[in-house]
Amino acid sequence: MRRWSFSKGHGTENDFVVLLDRDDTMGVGPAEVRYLCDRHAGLGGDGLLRAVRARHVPEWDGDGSLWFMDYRNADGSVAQMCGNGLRVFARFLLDHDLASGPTLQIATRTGLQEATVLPDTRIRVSMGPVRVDAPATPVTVRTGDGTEHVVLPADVGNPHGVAFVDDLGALDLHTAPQVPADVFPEGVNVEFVRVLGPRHIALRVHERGVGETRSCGTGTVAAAAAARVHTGDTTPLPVTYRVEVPGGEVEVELAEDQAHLTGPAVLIAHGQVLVPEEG
Ligand SMILES: N[C@@H](CCC[C@H](N)C(=O)O)C(=O)O
Repeated sequence: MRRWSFSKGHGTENDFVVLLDRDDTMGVGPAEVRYLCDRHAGLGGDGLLRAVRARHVPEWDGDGSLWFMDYRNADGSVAQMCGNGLRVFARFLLDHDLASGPTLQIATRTGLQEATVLPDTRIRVSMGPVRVDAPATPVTVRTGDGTEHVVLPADVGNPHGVAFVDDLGALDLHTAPQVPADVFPEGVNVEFVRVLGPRHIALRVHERGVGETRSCGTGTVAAAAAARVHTGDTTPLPVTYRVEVPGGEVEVELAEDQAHLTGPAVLIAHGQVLVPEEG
């Protein structure tokens, strides 16, 4: 057995196991991620955040002394970005004196992002650009009860499909929504959004590689951008959306070239975990 130090944290109840693997020596593969994120046999988490010096990440070509956020879904798959994870990652770096605030730079698979600590439990992070497509032919997904929903494809570095519904409570998200593979060849995160008022929305989400989660940061950004298109909101950018999720509430700022996400980020435990040797 290997004995690893870990932290556990969450942002609006999207929860993560966090590991410090400074020099990329731990050997954190898909099996280790699945083990640690398992809610019965492991620590439990929607995903895992590994803090590694960027110089050890072949796809990173910027400043190697930065911390790289290596995000994995609970099923062991790699995703390009995680908005709630980015805030929790920033909190982890600060609490462990691995970086100093109030503003810090973090290397990610979607490039360099910035996190700013606010006086309460919240952290504001840059999320890069968000793109919403209005396809010529409607894209539909089918939920567990067989209901079909038209989605707007959106890209926040990772893929999203955003559907607008009247009743969030009626959705069956026990199984992954069936999606057209030609539109989403790498799978997709699907957000179901109810418009509550001007620039005020609520959502439920089914995450690729995880299942239904209590929140998804990139999903809130995708949903806000899609809601702007869906409602025909012509208010000039920048605009701010209030987004309610099952695990709390976040704020999404949309600007021409960059979105920002603000919400809580807390660490709830530090400890040691025994991890079986591979094989
Ligand atoms: N929970 C995350 C998104 C995590 C990645 C996603 N499941 C994917 O596979 O793209 C967030 O807060 O953004």
